[in-house]
Amino acid sequence: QQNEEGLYQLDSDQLFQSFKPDLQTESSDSADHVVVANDNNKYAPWSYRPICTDVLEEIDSELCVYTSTTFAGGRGLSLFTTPRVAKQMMMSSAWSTLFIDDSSSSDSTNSALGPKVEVNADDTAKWYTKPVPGKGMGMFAKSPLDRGDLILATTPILIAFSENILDATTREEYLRVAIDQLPGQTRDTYQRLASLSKDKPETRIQDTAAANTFGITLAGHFAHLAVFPEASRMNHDCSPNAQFRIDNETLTQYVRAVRAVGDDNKNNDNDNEELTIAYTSPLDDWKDRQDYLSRSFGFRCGCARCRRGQKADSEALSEIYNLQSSLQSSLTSSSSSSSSSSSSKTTGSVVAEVERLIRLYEREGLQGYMDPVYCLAALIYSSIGSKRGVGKYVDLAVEAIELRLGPENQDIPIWKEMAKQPERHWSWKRRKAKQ
Ligand SMILES: C[S@@+](CC[C@H](N)C(=O)[O-])C[C@H]1O[C@@H](n2cnc3c(N)ncnc32)[C@H](O)[C@@H]1O
Repeated sequence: QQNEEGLYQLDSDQLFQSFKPDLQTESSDSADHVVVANDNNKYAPWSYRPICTDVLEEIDSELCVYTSTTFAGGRGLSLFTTPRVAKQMMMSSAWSTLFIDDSSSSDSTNSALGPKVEVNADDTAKWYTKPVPGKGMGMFAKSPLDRGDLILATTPILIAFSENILDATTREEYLRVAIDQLPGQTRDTYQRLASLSKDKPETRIQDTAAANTFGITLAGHFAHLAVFPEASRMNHDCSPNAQFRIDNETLTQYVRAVRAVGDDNKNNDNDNEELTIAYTSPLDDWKDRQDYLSRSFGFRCGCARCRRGQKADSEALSEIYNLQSSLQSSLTSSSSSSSSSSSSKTTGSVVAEVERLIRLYEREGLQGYMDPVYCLAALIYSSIGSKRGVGKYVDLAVEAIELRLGPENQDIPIWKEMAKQPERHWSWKRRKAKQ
């Protein structure tokens, strides 16, 4: 999870981990420049000569602008990063598929989320944007959606090293080159995005990045900002009906519905509900959410959870946290230690607690964050020796992990194995003594 100002918080630390790069320090050695000579373009795969800052002491490297106008079928991509990171990105086999074959991605193969999807497809048949009172533009679905339905699968158009080293004027100069070098339509798309400050043309490009950026980690540990312009039109809600994740291999961002999205009966204009994502963890405390959103994105959240006020929101979250910790300790405390209050709970009461926890998540609109709860439920049912309960909740957990973290998540086979042979799991019948 990143906690950078102005970033959607997201967990993609594993980005490009397959390189196992040694990047403790950055070298400004010109051999690191991504300049591959060929007859047609001596900077290939980049479309222009990289333009670089001086070496920045803090990162022991320069930062350079790299643009490919052919990336992802001509959508284009500009990077503002170190030569080392650019080189590693260029050498990635997964990365190169987006230069060569942009038509599909590995998402969803053999997963509950359906067949392969087309990246950067013209998805305007599925959604549209329109002004939302008090929020600028927002995104709406053209027809009702079910949980797991794909809304967007897109590549970024700008990736920039997350730094606080350059002064705003210098940063703006480089980012302006990065945007100017993009293909015309992509550049126009960027320029139409919302900006954090409306009347400051001198910092417009970076203020636009700040309002629309998703945080990603490149080359193992370098925080970068990425702009995915379609998802940028989605406003925040603390009970979001959609969720994004970024595929570490292909840099593709997927946005899917996390619950049924239907007709919004509040309006008489035949619109479906507005599609929303969370810019910060919806499980954070009310005040932390409000502070983060106003500091980083310049708005006060007026979603249903926030509107009911700090006290009611904290009470709901406290009940969630208390149930979670009570259930967790009922798993870890030995069933034979009768002095432990949690182990003295009856089987019926732990089942009631876990079912209550699931209902609370649903009531709070946290359907995108169910995976840890379903995993806990699988363990609780295992602890009372219920094969049926384990099977039901492992299935739900796997689907929820795929939705939030992706079908390649390494925990999935472990949970599937547990469902196959629950008797061999450490949690099996841990509580059986207490009926
Ligand atoms: C990524 S953009 C979202 C789309 C934006 N509304 C637009 O017009 O393009 C982020 C900006 O949208 C606005 N915004 C997003 N969610 C909001 C919300 N729940 N309430 C009010 N404004 C919101 C804020 O101005 C924020 O800086």
